[in-house]
Amino acid sequence: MAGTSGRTPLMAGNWKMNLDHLQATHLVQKLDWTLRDGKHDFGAVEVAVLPPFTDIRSVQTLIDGDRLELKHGGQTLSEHDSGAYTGQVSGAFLAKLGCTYVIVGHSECREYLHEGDEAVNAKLKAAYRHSLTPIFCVGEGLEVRQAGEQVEFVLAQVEAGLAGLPAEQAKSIVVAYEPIWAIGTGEVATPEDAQEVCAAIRTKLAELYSGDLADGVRILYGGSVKANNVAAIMAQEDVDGALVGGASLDPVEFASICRYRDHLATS
Ligand SMILES: O=C(CO)COP(=O)(O)O
Repeated sequence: MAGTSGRTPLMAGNWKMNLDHLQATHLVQKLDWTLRDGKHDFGAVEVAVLPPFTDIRSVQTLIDGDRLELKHGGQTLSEHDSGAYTGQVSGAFLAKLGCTYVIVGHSECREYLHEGDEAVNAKLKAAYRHSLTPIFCVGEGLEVRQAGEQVEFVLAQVEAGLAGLPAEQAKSIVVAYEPIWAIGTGEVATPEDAQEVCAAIRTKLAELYSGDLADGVRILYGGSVKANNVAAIMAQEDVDGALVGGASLDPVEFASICRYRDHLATS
């Protein structure tokens, strides 16, 4: 069971390109209020929001001003630190905005922005240069899954992404397994599907670094996670949280996902 492993579960809401900065403030307020109302233990299950860049300053101001226990972060970053890279955002700027996390290698960036494994690797290194914790996304498409090659495909992404990353950095990484066929489709992977790949990722980390390091790394599942399916996914040994898209835009639903232990207690 996640939670008996010593790894603190993380529920991270990837808002994607949704909500302007005013809507962001409302959502964060309502999310915080809902969690507090349920007496959420933020030390036991960490909660993070990952808004669009234009919202981050407002979210930071609210979190800092009201001393909320929510964490926040960005959805991507540049592999460069500064300079003539029109349209890109430096990890240094995210760090200045109090970001804890940054997503790296989301399948939507891999697909629409043509980010390959090399760029993902460079972005992971950039995140560490600015003391940001990457949420490193990997996952196979439908054809790979239908061919039964999901484990080898994902492990190749893991290995390429982590190339040259020292253990002192890799030990704090968060890996998110997001099968592309389950993103935004309502087609959630079965708990066993999630466990199979998450366990293989942990074994790969042990091989690349050490068993101790692999035991400490949090591995999230993402893809159509909702309040009504999260508990079964979180019951898997190697799943330490969720990267939530659509359902994180509804503060009551997302709060319920963060409080998945309540579902266990009542089911
Ligand atoms: O891509 C995702 C999170 O990064 C998953 O999105 P959905 O939860 O909307 O399927």
